[in-house]
Amino acid sequence: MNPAATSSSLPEVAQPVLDVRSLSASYGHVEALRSVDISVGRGELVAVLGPNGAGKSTLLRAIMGLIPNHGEVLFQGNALTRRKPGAAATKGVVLVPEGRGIFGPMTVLENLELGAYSVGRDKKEVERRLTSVFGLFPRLKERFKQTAGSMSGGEQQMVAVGRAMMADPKVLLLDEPSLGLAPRVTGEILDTLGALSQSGLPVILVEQKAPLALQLACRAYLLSLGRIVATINPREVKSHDELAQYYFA
Ligand SMILES: Nc1ncnc2c1ncn2[C@@H]1O[C@H](COP(=O)(O)OP(=O)(O)OP(=O)(O)O)[C@@H](O)[C@H]1O
Repeated sequence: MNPAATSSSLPEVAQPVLDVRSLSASYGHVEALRSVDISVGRGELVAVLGPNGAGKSTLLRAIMGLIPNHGEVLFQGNALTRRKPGAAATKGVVLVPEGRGIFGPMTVLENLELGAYSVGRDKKEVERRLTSVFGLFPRLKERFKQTAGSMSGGEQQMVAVGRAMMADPKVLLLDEPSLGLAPRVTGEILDTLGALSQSGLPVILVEQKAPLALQLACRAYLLSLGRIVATINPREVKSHDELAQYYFA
């Protein structure tokens, strides 16, 4: 880690809801994540930035316990036991994966309902959550009978975020939600994420489009070769060139 690369005046960090400590993960001999520390608190949106292959997706997968890992992930101060798949999800840590992971042949409504599987047969609660998701993304209400696979890329991303919100997340993780999307729809989705974090939901946003993420984030972590090489106060980044120095440090 380059100590000079940490912003001098980072805003006060909120009490962490999710606190990741010394998290490491490997694929065979490839050390993809090396002792990473990040945290997110109530009402915070933090960005994880970095070039291709930096380890951003690996970080999210390791937090979710989807790949073998070492280190600690604390949820509201308590270690998630043994970091097994499902441990984070059970606590309400929900991942919107890269590529969205929606079910194309199923309708928008069916995809959304899948997100609320833990609610069981409580139809009223499912309805309440649906109303809330339709409030976030009115387009999904208009198209609820349409198969998800026939929606545009941006609409499919709305389905993916909407399905995550149906789980009533306590922490939301997103892996490159803007991938392949036009700027207008990207803006719409990122604005929604900003509003969700302002309403209290802690959000960790992995994003290649650094300038967009920095507009929303209260803090940005820069990953390179599996390590955090800088923790940045987005208000202090004056130009994209300035950010590039971290990418190539
Ligand atoms: N299943 C895998 N098997 C072996 N190596 C992998 C696997 N997945 C990722 N890697 C390697 O781990 C490193 C980190 O990959 P990761 O996908 O986490 O990066 P990333 O920052 O998300 O990249 P991108 O922005 O391109 O999605 C890379 O060197 C990658 O080649």
